[in-house]
Amino acid sequence: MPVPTPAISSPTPLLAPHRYAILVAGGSGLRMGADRPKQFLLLQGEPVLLHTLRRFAEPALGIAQVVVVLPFDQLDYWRQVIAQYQLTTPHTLVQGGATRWASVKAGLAALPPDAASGALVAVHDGVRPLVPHAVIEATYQAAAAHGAACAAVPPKDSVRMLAAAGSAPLDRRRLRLMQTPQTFDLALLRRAYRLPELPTFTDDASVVDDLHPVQLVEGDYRNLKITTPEDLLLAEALLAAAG
Ligand SMILES: Nc1ccn([C@@H]2O[C@H](COP(=O)(O)OP(=O)(O)OP(=O)(O)O)[C@@H](O)[C@H]2O)c(=O)n1
Ligand SMILES: C[C@](O)(CO)[C@H](O)COP(=O)(O)O
Repeated sequence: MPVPTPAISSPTPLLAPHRYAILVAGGSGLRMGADRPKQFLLLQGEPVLLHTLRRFAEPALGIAQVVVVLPFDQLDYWRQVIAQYQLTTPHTLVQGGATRWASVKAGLAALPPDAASGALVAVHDGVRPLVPHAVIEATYQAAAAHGAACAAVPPKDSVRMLAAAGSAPLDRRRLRLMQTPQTFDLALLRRAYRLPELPTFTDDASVVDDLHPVQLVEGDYRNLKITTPEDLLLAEALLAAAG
């Protein structure tokens, strides 16, 4: 359910009307084991989620509305962050759910029900703060052409599948590691998220798979998901190197 946020909740009318984004940041960051959800940990002195939001606020992307999904008990904290960092980027604040799937569904409900035919929505993890502009743009363009387009990268390590007795190698040339943004025709994603949730839904592509083929777009190894403590160190180093 959208949460009233007077200063920041209105979409920017000047931007192109057919691109939307949902930044999911409704998780609690158990694997990080920090004193607060990892989307609020600091990178170069600013919360991870703020970095991510800035990437989507880039005017050249022409995104009409950005929805940020947060845990209910972090909404007030985010409002404090907005004040502290004098954030003026317009976004709609939404309360998340118990799973990523539920949080994306809540984000979708905050987008205009009467969005134009052909409207696109990018779903992005709030904890992937280093996503390059080119990757975001590429998923929007590929989704406009194919209906569904997700960023992915080839594995760098060898991969094995666990079996009853031991394990067996997989051909990594045929594997891809899924990143976000995962970008879709808005009507298609809405249809997919009306289906019941399954335990196999680890990302948005897996939710859409039964309805529509998903195009893979070249992701970027810098677009890491901050999950465990070493990811934060790596993100700091990458940001420092980028100047
Ligand atoms: N109920 C949830 C769970 C996850 N997410 C978001 O989905 C993204 C990917 O999830 P993950 O890395 O697993 O985040 P957490 O669930 O916070 O981490 P953990 O699994 O370690 O608890 C994150 O941006 C996270 O905030 C969400 O919006 N709502
Ligand atoms: C959506 C995702 O980031 C694609 O790699 C990933 O599936 C999220 O998984 P998590 O277990 O919720 O971190």
